[in-house]
Amino acid sequence: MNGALCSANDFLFLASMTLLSVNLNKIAVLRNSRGGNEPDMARAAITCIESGCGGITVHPRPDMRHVHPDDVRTLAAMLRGRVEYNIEGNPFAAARGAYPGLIALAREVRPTQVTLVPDSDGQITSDHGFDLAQDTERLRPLVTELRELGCRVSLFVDPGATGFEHAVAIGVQRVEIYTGPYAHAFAEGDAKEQLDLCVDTARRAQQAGLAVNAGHDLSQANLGTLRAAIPGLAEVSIGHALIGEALYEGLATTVRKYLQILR
Ligand SMILES: CC(=O)[C@@H](O)[C@H](O)COP(=O)(O)O
Ligand SMILES: NCC(=O)COP(=O)(O)O
Repeated sequence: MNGALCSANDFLFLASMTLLSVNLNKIAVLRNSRGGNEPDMARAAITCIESGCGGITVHPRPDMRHVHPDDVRTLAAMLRGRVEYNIEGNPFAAARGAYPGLIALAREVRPTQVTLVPDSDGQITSDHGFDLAQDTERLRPLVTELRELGCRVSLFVDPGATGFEHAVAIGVQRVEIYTGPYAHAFAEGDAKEQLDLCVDTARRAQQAGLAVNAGHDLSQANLGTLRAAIPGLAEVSIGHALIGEALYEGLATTVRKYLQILR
């Protein structure tokens, strides 16, 4: 250990399964709509962990409409040594008010994994990944620093992305495939093309030496098909659908249902 919450090696025993990281952004959205502390992010995180999830994800943004920097810090202290902590966001977004910027937060809390996402300010949600050929040089110093902090570094990429060798060359260890288009096609009843694209992207990333995560709009309906199609899928981060489904069946039951799909 070099001060990070947990090193990648701490989780090697999980290498053969797909880790579920629950994204708590939507808990924060509900809380922020009234102020105060309900629903409580920490209680939600504990419920997810006690239900067996392998990680917690947050995606702070400069406008702080989702998790706040203090949530990021509180969760870090809670999760240390228990489950993976994945912080997502745009490393180039400027600090604003109480938001110190993604890299500054990573310096403070040293999460297990930082997933870099090229969101623009004010974007409702993430909808595209990095252009690896074009973006990697400016990412290089950030990746170097995050690795020195002991964080695993993952890049959010589009299905169909190319140039994984550029990511490997700057020290990136994983990519997260943006599954929004797959989820949309699945809901329309014709996911084959988008699924094949995700599978092909995962295979090429793995051949280049990267581990593969996936996320965005995954749900109990569409997760099993994706998981079965991508051998060695390392991790899925799921928030919007999972928190929505939890309204009907409760958070603990819902997390367990996702874990059954990933078994
Ligand atoms: C990178 C990614 O796909 C997720 O972080 C997604 O942006 C969910 O975050 P929100 O719940 O804040 O939309
Ligand atoms: N990286 C994807 C994520 O954390 C959750 O995305 P969503 O399930 O809220 O769409």
